[in-house]
Amino acid sequence: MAVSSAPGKVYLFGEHAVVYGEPAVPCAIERRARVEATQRSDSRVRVHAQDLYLNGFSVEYAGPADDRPTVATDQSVLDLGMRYIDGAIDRARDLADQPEVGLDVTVESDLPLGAGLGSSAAVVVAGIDATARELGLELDSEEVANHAYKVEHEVQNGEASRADTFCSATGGAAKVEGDSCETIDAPNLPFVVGYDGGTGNTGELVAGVRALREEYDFAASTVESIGDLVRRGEHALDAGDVDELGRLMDVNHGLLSALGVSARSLDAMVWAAREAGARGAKLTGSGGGGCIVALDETEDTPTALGYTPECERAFRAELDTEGVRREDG
Ligand SMILES: Nc1ncnc2c1ncn2[C@@H]1O[C@H](COP(=O)(O)OP(=O)(O)OP(=O)(O)O)[C@@H](O)[C@H]1O
Ligand SMILES: C[C@@](O)(CCO)CC(=O)[O-]
Ligand SMILES: [Mg+2]
Repeated sequence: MAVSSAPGKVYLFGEHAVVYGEPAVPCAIERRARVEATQRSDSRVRVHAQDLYLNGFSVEYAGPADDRPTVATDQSVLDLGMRYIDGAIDRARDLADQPEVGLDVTVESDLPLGAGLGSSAAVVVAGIDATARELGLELDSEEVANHAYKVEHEVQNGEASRADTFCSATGGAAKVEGDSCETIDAPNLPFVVGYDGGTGNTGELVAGVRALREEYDFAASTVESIGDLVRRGEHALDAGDVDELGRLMDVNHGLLSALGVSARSLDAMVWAAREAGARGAKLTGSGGGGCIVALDETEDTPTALGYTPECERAFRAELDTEGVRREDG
């Protein structure tokens, strides 16, 4: 049996624009997904993912005395839930040159699904590492990052950057620009996360930005402006200027809104944080619903978010300097 874990992330700056080669700064946070992989004696693969739920299914009874109903669901619902962990298992089996080997795989996670905290990347990174190790293959974190990126890229129909997977595999704060990924120094920033209880679909949101960018020059310039803002943000990070980081986060949220990826609930949480005195606040990840991230060292923002009807949960998120981690023996 092999068990690996990998962290989720928040974006200080740069999501969406990073897909078009602009720089971004994702930061790993101390919330993880864990994957356990155990080789089987037959060639079946069994995945147990207790955080996944079925959005609609039908049950058929053969007759009144029948206590064993057949449960069916739309295959696309199942595919949607399973595709990242499936992709990770397949890739690790191929890398270990055992494409037909059977496995029992269990996934569990502290990260809300589809909410901008990089749950997909954390599951894929931990899934590749655990499965590969179970099959006798040790990969370093950069190799895991690279293979995990390929899985996300494939699942998201070619619409993915290296940011989430690199950050999850290596930990800490990262600067990602096209194929170039590096870990950068960052102070321990006072991240506060607000979660609306909802989700956004990364693939669809990225496709929406692509369509807008192709149709309107202003959208293409907005993507470039996000890149300019991130370059300013890197200087503020170097200087440890938290006020400037906050101001730039506010602008970044506005630019993401212009690209159509915010939501009423995300805007409400962003404004609640700002009015509580946060240095800055923005949506994080692909948007559409899910999480915002704010900077506040006081308890004012978590408290204000706690009273905001659109916010289901608010919590602090510490920077996690560790990436993918072995959890067995
Ligand atoms: N605990 C889990 N078990 C199995 N699969 C998971 C789990 N958590 C996430 N996933 C997979 O990741 C998908 C969500 O990925 P998606 O990229 O849409 O959101 P995210 O990664 O949470 O947010 P973002 O990419 O915006 O940061 C789920 O539909 C599921 O396929
Ligand atoms: C929206 C996006 O930039 C971040 C999702 O967490 C997509 C990606 O980089 O793959
Ligand atoms: Mg994702």
